Amino acid sequence: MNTEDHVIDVTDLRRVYGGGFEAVRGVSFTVGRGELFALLGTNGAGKTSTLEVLEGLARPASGRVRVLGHDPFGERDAVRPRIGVMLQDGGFPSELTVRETLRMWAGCTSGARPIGEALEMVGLGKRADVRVKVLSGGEKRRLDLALALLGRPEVLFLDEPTTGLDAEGRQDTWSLVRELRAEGTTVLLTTHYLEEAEALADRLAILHEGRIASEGTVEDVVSAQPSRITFDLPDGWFPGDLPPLDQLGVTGHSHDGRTVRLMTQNLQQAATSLLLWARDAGVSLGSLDVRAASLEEAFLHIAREADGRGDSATAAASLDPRKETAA
Ligand SMILES: Nc1ncnc2c1ncn2[C@@H]1O[C@H](COP(=O)(O)OP(=O)(O)OP(=O)(O)O)[C@@H](O)[C@H]1O
Repeated sequence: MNTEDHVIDVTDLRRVYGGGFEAVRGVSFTVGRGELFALLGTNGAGKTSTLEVLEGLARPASGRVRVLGHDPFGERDAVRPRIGVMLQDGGFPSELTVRETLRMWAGCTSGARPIGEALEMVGLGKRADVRVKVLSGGEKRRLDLALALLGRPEVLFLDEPTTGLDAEGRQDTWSLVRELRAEGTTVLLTTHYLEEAEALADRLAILHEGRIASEGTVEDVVSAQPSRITFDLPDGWFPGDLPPLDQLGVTGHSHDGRTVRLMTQNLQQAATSLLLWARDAGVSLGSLDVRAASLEEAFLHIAREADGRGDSATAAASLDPRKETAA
């Protein structure tokens, strides 16, 4: 992709709060025009801190940030009219109605959509004359989204857009975000819902303690994780009776008694080799579970590694014959 196509360009971003706490510690990524990029991460990983810099709400401690080719903080006037921002908490005057809130916002927005159109887009058409203070949590998120969409933004920043929405509301928001992206809107969203990133993101980054721990398409991030096969050996059989692990295409293993856990980058080969061996040896594998790596596993792996609770599977080697304790 050409660098001019990078609608968002972040290089070695650092953000430090008063007291010296470094919440963002050298983050770099780019987002192309019309792309949807998701920032994932554990609580406190630095997602909102990063987003706020891109939205022009905070100045980076160091690093370079460009949105639509401009510094969002230093050149706010050039960037702000072209972006839409949905914060985690919009904080609107609660006495105004939904329509009045949008009208107030439209007054500060050039080229705003008709208010009715924005309300219909987010499914609040029937709630236009209700005061903001009586909206449900999910309806408030929809109002936040309507406000972010009002100015027909080229770039949309969505901070946890579906938190508090019911299943239907979440699906509605996903459909809307997909439509906007199909029309060419660039979207950067943060989310705690891994299925949201899987459903929507062209690319994603998993942040942990202010750093990007993994980045790429869902496939890229997942394929860095091994798949897993677990099973119980029958009485009289021990992990050491299995064929050599490299013959099975296995890259790591652990076992607890007769429960064996194999890790592999080639699930088809490993599963086929294991099942052929079991058939030929007349062994019945109990509770057999063959599981491809998932985004959830990649996410948990990153969080656990960083907490020093990494996977205990050891590198491929032969399993110690007759040994019944965990490897
Ligand atoms: N104003 C602030 N002053 C000091 N520290 C802050 C401030 N805002 C955030 N932090 C800290 O910075 C770190 C990153 O916070 P941030 O809100 O960016 O994380 P996040 O990934 O968005 O988390 P969450 O998923 O919980 O929303 C946290 O440790 C948080 O406590």
